[in-house]
Amino acid sequence: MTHPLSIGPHAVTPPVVLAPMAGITNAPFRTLCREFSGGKGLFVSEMITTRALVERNEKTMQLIRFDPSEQPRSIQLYGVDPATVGKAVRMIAEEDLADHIDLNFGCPVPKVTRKGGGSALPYKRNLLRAILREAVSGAGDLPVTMKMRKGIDDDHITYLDAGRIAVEEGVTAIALHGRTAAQHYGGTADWDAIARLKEHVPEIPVLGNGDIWSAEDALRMVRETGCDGVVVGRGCLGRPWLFADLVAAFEGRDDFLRPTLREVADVMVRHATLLGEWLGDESKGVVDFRKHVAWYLKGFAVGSEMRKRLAITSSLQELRAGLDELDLDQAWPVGAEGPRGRTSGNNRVVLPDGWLKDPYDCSGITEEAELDTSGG
Ligand SMILES: Cc1cc2nc3c(=O)[nH]c(=O)nc-3n(C[C@H](O)[C@H](O)[C@H](O)COP(=O)(O)O)c2cc1C
Repeated sequence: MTHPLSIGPHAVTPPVVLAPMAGITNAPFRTLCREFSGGKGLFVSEMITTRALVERNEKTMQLIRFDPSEQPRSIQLYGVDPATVGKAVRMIAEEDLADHIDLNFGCPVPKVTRKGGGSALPYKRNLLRAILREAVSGAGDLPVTMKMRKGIDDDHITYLDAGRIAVEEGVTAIALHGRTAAQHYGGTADWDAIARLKEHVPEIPVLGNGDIWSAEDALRMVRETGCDGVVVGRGCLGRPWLFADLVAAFEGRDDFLRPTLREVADVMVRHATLLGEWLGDESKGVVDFRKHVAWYLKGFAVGSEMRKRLAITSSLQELRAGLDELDLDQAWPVGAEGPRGRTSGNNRVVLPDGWLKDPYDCSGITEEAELDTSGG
């Protein structure tokens, strides 16, 4: 049975979701993706540390600012201490800071898992349950979803247990990235795991995540796994218009966008402009935009000197002038869809001492894990 996806009163139709990505899915990028989707879909913030939120850290308060056009407003939280997660969720509900809360149990970066957080956490079943319970009860009417990986590594697979716990604790939907933490972004995502989770928790929507690079991939994932929706991350890097294609595909159209370099350049300038407006400083916006340059230019015939120059611009005028020197009539480089960003392979997951001995013993988890996070 498939479920319609809704976030509180907001139906997410078609069920396409922008994956939370630290340093990427801020309000400007979400706005850009949303413009291409015609307002359809769900666009999740980058992860917000619950400790920093309850302390009203200035940068964190900036990160949770939404554009007025964003409906529903989705915040992803990351926390390891049930009480702090509860406090953060109550703060969001009471102060009307968002319409939806997603909980991150997928982060594989060592500085997070070393403290027992992120993708290490579901291994501790009782801790997971306690966090979900605090979040769901603190959220009141706000829907709480969770996002996780398959487990720590092939010998410590947790997603089916975690999925059952999530249902028992009243989580609204689950997104599964079909990789273990040890895989980071290497290899291919295991879509069979998504199908298995869907069978295991028929009560709530399951969203599939991992290796969707095109609208066709999204439809294929739904067909092959029976999932209720898709979560798309790296496929959108430097390609926010993928959201137009995803909506088209789910609506039965195939008028996919194949922008010329001229059109891509216009999107780049718009992205940098939005970042500047959001940061309140044009130059800061252009500097923050630098990380996106290579993603946007992937596959186009642009020399390495020019790529380097475009990646160090400091003003919109400089960015525009550099782009105008390119051969802007180039057609979309078919095949440029594909991995962007990190693709590291198998890794040892760094865990607190003795973490794997007992899945029910939660001693050793420390709130410090919340203090120092980035990346997913
Ligand atoms: C740069 C980057 C930052 C990420 N940050 C987060 C994050 O803050 N929270 C999270 O749950 N996942 C994060 N992820 C993981 C993605 O949400 C997603 O699960 C992963 O990229 C797999 O999906 P994909 O194959 O569509 O990229 C991040 C991924 C990347 C590449």
